[in-house]
Amino acid sequence: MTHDCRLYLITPPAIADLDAFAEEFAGALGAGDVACVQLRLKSPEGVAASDDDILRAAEKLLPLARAHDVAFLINDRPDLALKCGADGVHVGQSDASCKKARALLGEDATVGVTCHNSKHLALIAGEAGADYVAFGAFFPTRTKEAPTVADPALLEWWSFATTLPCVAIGGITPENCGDLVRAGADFLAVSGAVWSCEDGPAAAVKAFNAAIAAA
Ligand SMILES: Cc1ncc(COP(=O)(O)OP(=O)(O)O)c(N)n1
Ligand SMILES: Cc1nc(C(=O)O)sc1CCOP(=O)(O)O
Ligand SMILES: [Mg+2]
Repeated sequence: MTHDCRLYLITPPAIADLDAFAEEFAGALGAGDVACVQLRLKSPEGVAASDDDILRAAEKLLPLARAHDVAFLINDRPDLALKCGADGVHVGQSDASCKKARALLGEDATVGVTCHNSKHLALIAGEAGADYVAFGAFFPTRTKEAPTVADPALLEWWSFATTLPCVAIGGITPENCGDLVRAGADFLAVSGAVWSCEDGPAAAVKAFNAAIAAA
C-alpha cells in the first residue's frame, strides 16, 4: 500500500474572466479531494500580474477555497499573502526567504519552498522552518521555463530520510503521476493538466484522485 498523496492545485498563469474562472474553480474543488490551492498569476517567461490583479483574484477565490476546506496559498509574495488573509505562501529561491515569510505570516501559516532537484536546498529549507519542500520539474511543462529536471528517486530518498512533506511539480498528469506517488510524493502540484483538461477541471480532479488511489 502506498502512503497518502493529495492534489495541490496551481491556478492558471492568467485569468481573463474572474467570474467565469471562479465557477470553474468551485467546480474543481467540489469534484474531489484537493488539499491546497496556490494563486500563481505569472507568465511562462516569469512576468507576474500586478498586485491589484493578484489581490482581486484572491478576494474572489479565497472564500471559495475556505468553503471547500482547501488551504489557499499565494505564490512568491508573503506581503500579499498577509494582505489578503491567505493561509500561507510558496517561495522560490529568488523570492523572500522562508524565515522572512515565517516572520511576517506567523507560526500558523504554511510556508513552502522550491528546492528544484536539490537535497541540499531542501535540507536548508527544512532547517529554516518550511512546512513543505517542492521538487521539480518531473516532466516537461509549458506553464513555466523550469530551470531543473528532477527524478522520482529524489522523492524516494527524501521520504526515507525525513518526515517533512514533499511536493512534486512540473508537467504532472493523471497518466504519468503513478511513479511520483509510489516514490513518496505527499502532494502533486498541478496546473496545466487540470485547467486545460478537455473534459474540464472537475473531470481532471476526479482523474487525478483516481490515479492517486490506483498508484
Ligand atoms: C508547489 C510549487 N513548487 C514550485 C514552484 C516554483 O516556484 P519558483 O521557483 O519560485 O517559481 P515561480 O512559481 O515563482 O515561477 C511553485 N510555484 N509551487
Ligand atoms: C510553477 C512551476 N514550478 C516548477 C518547478 O519545476 O519548480 S514547474 C511549474 C509549472 C507547473 O505547472 P504544470 O502542472 O502546468 O506543469
Ligand atoms: Mg517564485
